Amino acid sequence: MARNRFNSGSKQEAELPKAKLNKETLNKISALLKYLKPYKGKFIIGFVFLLLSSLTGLLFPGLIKVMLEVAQGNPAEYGLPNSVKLIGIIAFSILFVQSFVSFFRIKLFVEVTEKALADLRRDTYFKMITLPMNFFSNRRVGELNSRLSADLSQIQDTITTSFAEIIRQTILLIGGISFLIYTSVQLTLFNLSILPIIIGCGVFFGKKLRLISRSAQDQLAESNTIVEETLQGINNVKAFVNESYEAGRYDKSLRQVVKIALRGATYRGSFASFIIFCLFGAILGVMWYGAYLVQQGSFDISSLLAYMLYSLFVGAAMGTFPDLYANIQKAVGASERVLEILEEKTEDISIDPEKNKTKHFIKGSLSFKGVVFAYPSRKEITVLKGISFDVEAGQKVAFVGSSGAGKSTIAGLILKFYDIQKGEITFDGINANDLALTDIRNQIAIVPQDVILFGGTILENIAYGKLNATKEEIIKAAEQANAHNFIMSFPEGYDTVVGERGVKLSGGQRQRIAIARALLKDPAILILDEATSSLDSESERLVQEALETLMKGRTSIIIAHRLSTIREADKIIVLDKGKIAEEGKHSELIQIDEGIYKHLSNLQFEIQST
Ligand SMILES: Nc1ncnc2c1ncn2[C@@H]1O[C@H](COP(=O)(O)OP(=O)(O)OP(=O)(O)O)[C@@H](O)[C@H]1O
Repeated sequence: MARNRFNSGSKQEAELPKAKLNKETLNKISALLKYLKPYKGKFIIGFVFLLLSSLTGLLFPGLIKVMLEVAQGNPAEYGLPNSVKLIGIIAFSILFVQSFVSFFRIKLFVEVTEKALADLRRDTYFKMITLPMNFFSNRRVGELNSRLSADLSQIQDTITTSFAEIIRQTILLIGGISFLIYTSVQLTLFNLSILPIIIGCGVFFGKKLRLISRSAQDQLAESNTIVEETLQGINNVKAFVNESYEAGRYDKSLRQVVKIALRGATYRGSFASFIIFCLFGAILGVMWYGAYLVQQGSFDISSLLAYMLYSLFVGAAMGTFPDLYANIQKAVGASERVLEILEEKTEDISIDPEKNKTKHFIKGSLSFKGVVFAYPSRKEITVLKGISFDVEAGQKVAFVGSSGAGKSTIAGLILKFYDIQKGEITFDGINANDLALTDIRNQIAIVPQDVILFGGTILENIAYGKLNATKEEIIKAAEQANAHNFIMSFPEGYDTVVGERGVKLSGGQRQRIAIARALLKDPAILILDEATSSLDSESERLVQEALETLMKGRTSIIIAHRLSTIREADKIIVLDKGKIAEEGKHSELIQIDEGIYKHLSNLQFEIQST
């Protein structure tokens, strides 16, 4: 009953759904057995130890029985010596062997599962990050994360603990019942007649308790969400002076938790008193009936004691089965979800970096020919409706248009994040589908709108653009990106830790790190997704300067939000609702009466001059 903790908040356990156990599901998950294969030898030894420790456990009641018989002056059975002292020594020796074997069994099982699970985790993770973008748009990050943590932990727990327990308890159950029958058929029949009542009540209470425990955990999870939301948006809470409102919201939710937990307590209390009554009642009943049989002369005291010990084994084994079964069901469910990921089709990226090296170098010319595209997650909405444009190698081409026009979508398609439905995208005249995915992505760098830095040092973050870069190369890239000075202003320089647990960099600083990263990658094609939030003028100048250095000599695709930065572009493409509305140089587009570009340009000019 230890699992029914009402306020434990162990949401993870409660959330894992159970799967039906049948031949089909078991067959399916047997695919995961290959992860145990490399450790087969150790697993088998562990398994033999497990059998040994369970079987030796069954010997004790029998040994105790013979020991008592010898003590009473009767001859020893089963070839044991006629000496209490010697039988005691044998019992202790067996106990020693059992403890010794149990130690190694646990050690071996943990080693095998830890290693197998690490392999499985590694494969699942690699599989996950090489899945196409579409997979991620349909799922939440939290959900994917829980596959790696909760689901795989459940599988691990089950293999190390539940699997071993099932084997152990089954041996104890079958062995125990056989010994019970062997010791006294009459008593066993008596015992079995009261068993169904206890089991029936146990199942009823167990179900009720589980339901209540689940709803208490759900409620607790809900109140935890309030805490999470409040802490995440703490500046909003403070700015609106809504502290007391939030505290009230949390308090209300907590009251609900307590209410449900109290309801559970009633069931728990009645269950406990029922179990105490039944358990001791059963022991008392057996003793009573056993004593009666002893009195009649058809049974002796030592056999009654052995009988009691075996029935405790059987009772304990029966009690553990529902939990073990539920655990196995959860593990099967978890395995199915993990397998789902392992069976997904991934992008053509290898885990071996050598195989990902560029095989075909491109100069940087790029064309879209009648490209039609809808996101796989929203097939009904065509985002790009027949887009055609050409970019020559080394040109600077800017895309402008209102929000949602499809600018970022074009950037994503250049990187081949998605497959297009119609038309063709070519690099140096070669269809993108005829180039290796790594050839395309290796030769394109993107400086995104919102630069996310990984937890690690600044040095590592810049090196993300070229993992084998030397420190000199990194510093040179940072200098060209106007980042060196601000990096050196930190006491730890390039070793300053950034990201969630480190120093927070300003938007402009993060962009310059991203520019340094891109410089290090030295791509043929560059995609700049201009930041929407404007930087202060000094920062803007530094970023702009760095961008100019970066763009020199490469094809640059600029997703522009501020038109002032793209006046010099070789071509400006104006997108409107997934189509190209205007195309030309700034000086040409500004001439078009009632043109979108002219309108946008005027708007921005007005905003700037107010
Ligand atoms: N992953 C996605 N799944 C489904 N639809 C998407 C996805 N990303 C974008 N869209 C939709 O595609 C359309 C074009 O979006 P896109 O991001 O390309 O526009 P944008 O011109 O870059 O806008 P902004 O200037 O605001 O960044 C929008 O209607 C958007 O809702």
